[in-house]
Amino acid sequence: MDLSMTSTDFTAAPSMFIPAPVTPYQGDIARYWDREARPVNLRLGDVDGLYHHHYGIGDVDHAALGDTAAGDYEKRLIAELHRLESAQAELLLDHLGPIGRDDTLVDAGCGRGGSMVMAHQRFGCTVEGVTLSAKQADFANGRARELGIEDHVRARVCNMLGTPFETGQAAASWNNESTMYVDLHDLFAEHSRVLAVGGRYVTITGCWNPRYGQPSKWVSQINAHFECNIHSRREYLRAMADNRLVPQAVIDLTPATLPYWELRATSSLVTGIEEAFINSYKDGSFQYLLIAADRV
Ligand SMILES: C[S@@+](CC[C@H](N)C(=O)[O-])C[C@H]1O[C@@H](n2cnc3c(N)ncnc32)[C@H](O)[C@@H]1O
Ligand SMILES: CC(C)=CCC/C(C)=C/COP(=O)(O)OP(=O)(O)O
Ligand SMILES: [Mg+2]
Repeated sequence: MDLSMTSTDFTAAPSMFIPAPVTPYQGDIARYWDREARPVNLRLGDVDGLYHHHYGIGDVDHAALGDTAAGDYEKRLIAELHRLESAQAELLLDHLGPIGRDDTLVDAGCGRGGSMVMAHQRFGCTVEGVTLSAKQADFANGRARELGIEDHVRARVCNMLGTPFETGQAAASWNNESTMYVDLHDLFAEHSRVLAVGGRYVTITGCWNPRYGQPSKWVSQINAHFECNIHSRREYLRAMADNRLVPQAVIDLTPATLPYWELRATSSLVTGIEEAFINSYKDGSFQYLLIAADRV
């Protein structure tokens, strides 16, 4: 199957030419993220201008949260959830290896671009992001302009399975909670193509645990909630091995993400999916994983 965009797919749009999604499913996902405006994402992003669509890790700082009865408790809770989400992105960046200012990084499924900004601020490098959503790409590019880093940080509307990047162009690439929307063999074939030999690939993702047997009802609930298709841990390792990506670190972040979910479940920003994450992490059917792999 040809996974790349063709010139006939392009239609005029306000700020760029937007390729139409390749499959009807991708059209659904593009619409989903074009319409998304949940306070749990926007109000957290408003804390410091880094807008994330991923979850948090680390212990809750109860001293920073203060008294639940205090007038500013809600504001502190939002800042704390946001701190944990940014800590997750920092951990991902920690695993990219040594990155220089002249390097290019690729963020596959970049959302509103929070991780891209953090990567540029840390390494001074160029960061290229792709998302199916024109709204998200416009948002990310708008933030880059506001920060004066638009010459280094750019989001475009593009299928991560068929990107316009040159073969071997990227020193490192990642998926932050965006692998559950695509076939893993197709995805890792594209990362493998775009990465330089010796480059690093990192993902943080939720996966179902083969030790549980099959996807649990909680995993099915998460799939239905986000219109995604969570893969098993085994599928990740097999698809990487088939595409010249050799894992250097596999870290189970499940214990580290539970405090985030338990705190989020007490907030006014709940979306209804908190119980499914907490129960599936606790019954062992679902895992929050970081995998860092070398392109060999
Ligand atoms: C849960 S969000 C994660 C966003 C971002 N990585 C972050 O950490 O904030 C999932 C993202 O994957 C993107 N996505 C899903 N399927 C895609 C595809 N085939 N090509 C490009 N992006 C895709 C969505 O558009 C969305 O931006
Ligand atoms: C770990 C798994 C299975 C993730 C699924 C992908 C996803 C929707 C991530 C968070 O996005 P978000 O930040 O927009 O979601 P929410 O609104 O729940 O915070
Ligand atoms: Mg969120």
